[in-house]
Amino acid sequence: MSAIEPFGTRLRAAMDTRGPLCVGIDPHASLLTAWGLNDDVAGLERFTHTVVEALADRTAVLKPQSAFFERFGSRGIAVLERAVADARAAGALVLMDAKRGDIGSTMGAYAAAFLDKDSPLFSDALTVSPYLGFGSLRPALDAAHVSGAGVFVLGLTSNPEGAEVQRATAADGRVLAQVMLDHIAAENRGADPLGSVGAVVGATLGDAGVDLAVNGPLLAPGIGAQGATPADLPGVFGAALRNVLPSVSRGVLSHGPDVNGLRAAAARLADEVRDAYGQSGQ
Ligand SMILES: O=C(O)c1cc(=O)[nH]c(=O)n1[C@@H]1O[C@H](COP(=O)(O)O)[C@@H](O)[C@H]1O
Repeated sequence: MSAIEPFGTRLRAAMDTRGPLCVGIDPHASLLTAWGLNDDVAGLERFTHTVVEALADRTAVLKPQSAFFERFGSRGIAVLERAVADARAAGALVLMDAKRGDIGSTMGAYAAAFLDKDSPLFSDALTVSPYLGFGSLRPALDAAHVSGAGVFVLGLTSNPEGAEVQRATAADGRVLAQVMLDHIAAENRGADPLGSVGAVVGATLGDAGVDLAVNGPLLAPGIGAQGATPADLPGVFGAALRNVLPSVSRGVLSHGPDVNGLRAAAARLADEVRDAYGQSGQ
């Protein structure tokens, strides 16, 4: 057993030293074209390598979106494996955005793919969907605990369609997203300085309208291309702001292929996040 620190501890340190920002690696076909690359494996590889080179030594978290690699089959996955290894070697935490969710026995296989230290795709954390029931995530939660990794559980997603499921009333009268947040809080109870089970709560929501005191990180996608800005974060997250990890993909990636353009875009956003947090007194 290595003495790797829990994900929550490592994330707190990374957010405090590098600033609270997660940049997504989402190689859309349109971005490859805009960067003057072909929409093929060579283009994918160059794009991904450039983002990692530009940001992995200074950004707290990089979040590759698995779908954009899977679309190229095994060669795309090979690019993803390399990106995970290179980004981690440069000091970034890697959050694999694969949004896995299935019955528990299959969840165990997803955990083996992404949360087992011996897997080629081992990542510092993984996004998962709890909407087959929070308990179905147990194998992933257990695997993450063993390997010092994290799990980010979808709560209230940034897309407008999410509300019909996530804000529905559960059998006991709570909003369904609140049920999931309460489960997350139970997983993180007693963790210090931060639990390793995060929640995903969109920055686009206006006022989340749920109790976000989960003692874990709150991934906030939706900044940039989906219309939210760092200035929206205090309104959405209120007292939980200190644990928020704002996430941006196209809003940074559209500033490539120049490495300095990517760095400047990420730095600007990090400054805006700090300003927003500062103004709210957190
Ligand atoms: O888990 C996520 O990261 C996620 C959750 C969510 O509620 N909304 C959301 O947009 N995402 C992901 O965050 C990224 C957003 O990309 P941009 O809209 O380009 O910043 C995509 O990879 C989405 O899959």
